[in-house]
Amino acid sequence: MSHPDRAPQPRGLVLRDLRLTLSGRPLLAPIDADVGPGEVLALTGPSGCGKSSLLLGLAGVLSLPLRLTGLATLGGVDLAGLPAESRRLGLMFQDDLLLPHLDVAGNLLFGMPAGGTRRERLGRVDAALERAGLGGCASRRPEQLSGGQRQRVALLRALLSEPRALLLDEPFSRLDATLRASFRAWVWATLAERGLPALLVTHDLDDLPPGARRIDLQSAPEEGADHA
Ligand SMILES: Nc1ncnc2c1ncn2[C@@H]1O[C@H](COP(=O)(O)OP(=O)(O)OP(=O)(O)O)[C@@H](O)[C@H]1O
Repeated sequence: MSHPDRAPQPRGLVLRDLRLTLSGRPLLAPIDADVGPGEVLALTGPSGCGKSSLLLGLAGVLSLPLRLTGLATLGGVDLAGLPAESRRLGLMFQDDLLLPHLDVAGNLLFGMPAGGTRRERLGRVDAALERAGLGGCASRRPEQLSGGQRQRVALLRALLSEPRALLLDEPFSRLDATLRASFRAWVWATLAERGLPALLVTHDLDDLPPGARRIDLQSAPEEGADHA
């Protein structure tokens, strides 16, 4: 039954008063942001300020003494109310976390939701590998890949998992200049086409898609600094 007078749920990622603490001490100034479908919000800031921890907190896998508080909703649903495995976030961290005992195709199939025949699923894996310049790598083990190849496999795994948003931590850092430009253009086009919001941690402003907004994360002010 439809409710025409009910306000539509926001489809993107909404962050309100997010605060990151280390042993109770604030690391970052509070964060408020809206990331609409297909939009990329870049997060920049000095090394150690808390960029990766912020993404881990949103993914639900941050551990003490770090802690993330505040409100984060995706499609109107409070992420804090969902266990990590139900958040449907495509994650890609600096450590690619590929499973060493599975070949590349196995790593990609592992993250894909059930459905379709194995042949159809393998067809999607092959098409994605081809598009990422990794045709012919399907049966290689992660240890037989270069750093840049592993990075692309990890990003493909995130995309093939049919996420509702992507959290990307330095996703292009190991790619050479030529490959980097073409691969990231494909990634941004794919996100726009699928209407997926994304948070991108990067040190390189060239990684941002055209028109992307950026938050330069600021360290939290020292306690009592505003009373000086
Ligand atoms: N398990 C932990 N225990 C204690 N402190 C930690 C732990 N993990 C990270 N930290 C600290 O938390 C802070 C934030 O780390 P984080 O990795 O999120 O920073 P970052 O901005 O992503 O850094 P970089 O740009 O260098 O990757 C750092 O000061 C780091 O030393």
